Order: sequence, then structure tokens, then C-alpha cells
Amino acid sequence: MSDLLTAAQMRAIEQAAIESGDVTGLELMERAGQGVVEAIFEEWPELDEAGDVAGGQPPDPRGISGNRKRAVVLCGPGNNGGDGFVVARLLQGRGWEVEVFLYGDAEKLPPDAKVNYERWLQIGAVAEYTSKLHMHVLKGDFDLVVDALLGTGASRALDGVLGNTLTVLSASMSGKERKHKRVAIDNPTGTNSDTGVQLDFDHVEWTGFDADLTVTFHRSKVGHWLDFAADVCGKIIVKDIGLEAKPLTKAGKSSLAVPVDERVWLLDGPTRSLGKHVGHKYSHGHALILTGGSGKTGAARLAARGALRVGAGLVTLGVPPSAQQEVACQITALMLTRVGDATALDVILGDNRLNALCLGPGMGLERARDLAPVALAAKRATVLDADALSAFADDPEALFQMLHENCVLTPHGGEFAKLFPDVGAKLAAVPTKGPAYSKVDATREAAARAGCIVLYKGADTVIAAPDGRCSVNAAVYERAAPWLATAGSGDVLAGFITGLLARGFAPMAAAETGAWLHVESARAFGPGLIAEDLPEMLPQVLRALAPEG
Ligand SMILES: NC(=O)C1=CN([C@@H]2O[C@H](COP(=O)(O)OP(=O)(O)OC[C@H]3O[C@@H](n4cnc5c(N)ncnc54)[C@H](OP(=O)(O)O)[C@@H]3O)[C@@H](O)[C@H]2O)[C@@H](O)CC1
Ligand SMILES: Nc1ncnc2c1ncn2[C@@H]1O[C@H](COP(=O)(O)OP(=O)(O)O)[C@@H](O)[C@H]1O
Ligand SMILES: [K+]
Repeated sequence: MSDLLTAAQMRAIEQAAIESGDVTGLELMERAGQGVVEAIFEEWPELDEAGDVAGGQPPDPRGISGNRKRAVVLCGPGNNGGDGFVVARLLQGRGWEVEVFLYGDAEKLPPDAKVNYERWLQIGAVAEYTSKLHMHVLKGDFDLVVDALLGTGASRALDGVLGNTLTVLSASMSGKERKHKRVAIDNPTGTNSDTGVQLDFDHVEWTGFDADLTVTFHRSKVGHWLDFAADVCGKIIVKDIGLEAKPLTKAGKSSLAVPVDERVWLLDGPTRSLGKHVGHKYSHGHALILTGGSGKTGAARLAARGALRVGAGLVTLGVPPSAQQEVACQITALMLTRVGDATALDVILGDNRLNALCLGPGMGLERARDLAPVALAAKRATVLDADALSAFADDPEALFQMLHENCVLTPHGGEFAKLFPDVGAKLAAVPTKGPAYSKVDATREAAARAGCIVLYKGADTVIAAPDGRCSVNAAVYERAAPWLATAGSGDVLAGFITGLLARGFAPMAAAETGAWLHVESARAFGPGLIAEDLPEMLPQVLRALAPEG
């Protein structure tokens, strides 16, 4: 998958191509419409009665007269609607019976959309989009419903006619019950293409269009991978519309988000330890994971197992005296050392071979507050998770003062809101006009403030560095792993990242790789997963990736 674009970046690319004279807006719209029709027939070949995906041949009227396929195309007031008129024309040209509805005033359509509206009027009718439209669609014997209402220009809450109608339409029949397929152009109306968030949170009963397939152009938009969008896009198909040769300006590029994929491991994983073939255990790093007190050591043990499996040479659990016996009974390949208080930790960190630390899982707030200053002063690569984040809820600034560039913070939503309350509030706010503030924006802002890597967890995990680098590790669509929402899986993730840091991965790469392997391990196991299974799946995942690794 390539870079993920915001609506503004996509507009800038399109604008640059048009201004260079290489292509007109009208040509781009035609290619977009063709791309949608191609994607429909690639996805559902059974819908293609004319049998010519490229759309170049006129349909054979003999074959279609008795049983024509039927589509409803819902067009909106902007260029997304323009794409819809192209799709309507192309489908009709292939022998389909097409009904077109327009939401908005035809006189106010932007120029390219207007041209395609008028082209359509030469061959078909346009009806008004009303609040009763869903009844027509639901009663009709349609094969396809195309959502060309709002695309990247969607900027505010849906009104009742639009929102309610789409939602009733979408909610009325599940995929199995209905005959028609649902296709959204660029994004399902009701979602914001920058944030993936529903356009109106106030009307939770209005969810907008629920697509089987979303066809987007040139690049996937960042909002396809965040928040609510994955529940309504169905599947994302990206169609080339000839913008390939037009790179973003430097300024535009610096604000790109990139998806995390297997390259994070393949580039670095097999070699990222000193002495790949001849090294000893210390050349693969030594991680120290601090536990909580008696009865609370499970989380840190999970993290430690993750660190060991991901390839750290040695992993030691730092336990308070009260928990020593408990931990000693539970571990084998892991090691154990007493870390009663900050002074003891200071002594232990005198051993320079300890090159990665993990604080937080099950640690207890008080112990985390006591030990964090010494741990952070040692300037080792350090993961702060769970209690090591919550411990500073009352004074996040005190934590930020101690952090350094080799730290990785791994908050879930609750911990993020505690450490970055203003950023969390911006993210949670109902967007009233575009462009809206996304999880990508929030994580970037948090990383800049903290001065280190922030990995903001969720099905749409976002990872950002203080310099603006940002990536999205989305466990959605064909990579969905809902089983990861299980107690302790976050502890294992903290361990994976700590182990990779011990092996010498840079903090951003460790966070990206850890998050990616986490989802792969969950997918390798499947439903029924519990946190303990994650480290045990890792060898299988790594073997499949790089047998030499
Ligand atoms: N970029 C490219 O390279 C290419 C782009 N292409 C296509 O163009 C699409 C972008 O077109 P676009 O910019 O005209 O925006 P679009 O999504 O049609 O909406 C704007 C209209 O909706 C209105 N409106 C907004 N929110 C609303 C709401 N909640 N409820 C009601 N109305 C609302 C808004 O009104 P306004 O805010 O101006 O009052 C305005 O009238 C893109 O998604 C892709 O499909 C392809 O053709 C080729 C290549
Ligand atoms: N629906 C989901 N799909 C994929 N991953 C998820 C989902 N929900 C949670 N996760 C992942 O599971 C982990 C949960 O971590 P966390 O919230 O810290 O839980 P815990 O404290 O129980 O370990 C995170 O890595 C998060 O990204
Ligand atoms: K749309």
C-alpha cells in the first residue's frame, strides 16, 4: 500500500496536474468514473452482462433486452456527484437501466460535474433526492446502488434528508438479505475522508451509507483506515487516474502518513542485531522489564515473554522483594533481579549491557512514579505503557520533562486523554466544518509535545515521531484482528517493542514493527486468542516472513 493522503493533499496533486496542462479536470472525472465501473465488474463479474470491463464496446442489445441490470446512482452537489453522472452514463452504455437522483441544485454544480450532468440528461432523467428515496430503492429490484453524494469535500454534519435516508437505506437490509450491491465513490457519505469519523456524532442513529465496496482514486485516503470508516467502507479499491507522475511538494510530503506493512520487518528484522550469525546473547540486547508487586506481576511477565520471542538476547524481570518468590516460580528462560526501589534500579542500570527498559504493565502507580525518574535519567531506549503513563495523569509535564528521544509511549485512548487532555478533546470534538482533526493529527501533536515516539493504540493504531513522521498500523478490512481486544494484549505489545529496542531497532521502527507483528501474530492465531498466545505465534509469523531471520 502507498502513502495515505488527506483530502487537501489529493486536491493539491489534482490541481498541480491540471495546472501543468497534462490533464483536465474533466478527463480526471471521466477516468474516475471509468475506474469505478471497472472496479464494480472486477468485484462482481456476474454483474457484467456486456462482458467488457473497459467499457469500450457498445453492448449487444440482443443479450440484454429481457433482463437488464438496474442501478440507482445517488449524486451530490460537488465533483463526487460528477463522478456519479459519469458512472451512470457508462453503465447505461453497457446496457444497464439507470436511475439518477440529485441531492442539491443542478444550477450550482461545479463546472466539470455540470458537464457530466448535462451529458447524462441527453440520455436519461434526473430525479430529485427526497426523504422518501429509500422507500423507492428498497422496493425496487435494483442490482447496484452507487453513492456519489459526498466525497473528499464532505465538510459538515449531514442534514435530515441526506443522513436519515442513507441510514434507513443502509440499515434496512443486511448483506445476505439484499440483492443489490452498494458502492461508494471515494468514501461512503457520512464519513470524513481525513478522519474516518462520522460526520455527525450528535445523531448517532444516522450512520450514513454502508458500502460493500469503496472505490477511491490515485491513493487511499487516510480516513479510510481510521475510526468508524472501516465499518462502512466494505473494501477499499484504489484506481489509478493517471496522476502517478505528479509527486507532492516537499511541504506536502512531510505531512504524509504511511501504512505499516511487512517491509518494516523485512528491511530491518533479520539483520538488526550485532553479529547476525556469530553474535552471542548480549549482542542481541538485554531488556529489563519492571514488574509490580505480589499478585500483579502477570502483565510484566507477558511483556517479557514478548520481548524474548521477538529476539532480545536476554530479558530480565525487575521485581520488588515482595514478588520475588511469585515470579521465580513462573519463569524459565527469563531472568529475575530484585529492584526494590529507585536506588536499587540506579545500581542495576550501572550495567551498560541493559540497553532497553519497559515500565508500566502491572507496575502500580506509586512504583511507576518512584522508578520512572531513575529509569529515564539512564537514557536507555525505554517503553512507557499503562501505569507508567497513568502515574503522570496529574502532571503530564513532569513526565515530558524527563522523556528523551529514545522513548516510546504506548497509550490507549484513556491514557492518551490523561496525558494530552487538550489534544484528546480536539480529537473527540464534533467536526462542524472541514478539514477535521484526525487521530493522525492528534498523535503527531502528542509526539511533538512529548519529544519522543507516541504509539496511540486501537484497531487503527497510529505511530508518530516528534519530527512529524507518522504511520498507521490498521487492523481492519482483510487485516482485521478483533481478537486483539483482549486483556493483556497491550502488555505483549509493550514487550515486543522493548525486545526490538534491545535488538537495536530505532524507536520509530521498533514501534512500527512491534505493532505490525502484534497484529500478524493475532491473525495467525485467529478467534479464541488470549494474550499469552501472542508471543507463541511469533516464531511462525517470523518464519513465514524471512526463513533466514
Ligand atoms: N481530487 C481529485 O483529484 C479528483 C476528485 N474527484 C472527485 O471529486 C470529489 C471531490 O469533489 P468536491 O471537492 O467538489 O467535493 P464533494 O465531495 O463532491 O462535496 C462538495 C459539495 O458537497 C457540499 N457538502 C459538503 N458537506 C456537506 C454535507 N454534510 N451535507 C450536504 N452538502 C455538503 C459542499 O457544499 P459547500 O460546503 O460548498 O456549501 C459542496 O457542494 C472527490 O471525492 C472525487 O469523487 C474525481 O472526479 C477526479 C479526481
Ligand atoms: N478491535 C481491535 N482490533 C485490533 N486491535 C485491537 C482492537 N482493539 C484493541 N486492539 C489492540 O489491542 C491492544 C490492547 O491494548 P490495551 O488497551 O493496552 O489492553 P491491555 O491493557 O488489556 O493490554 C492494543 O495493541 C490495541 O491496538
Ligand atoms: K461518496
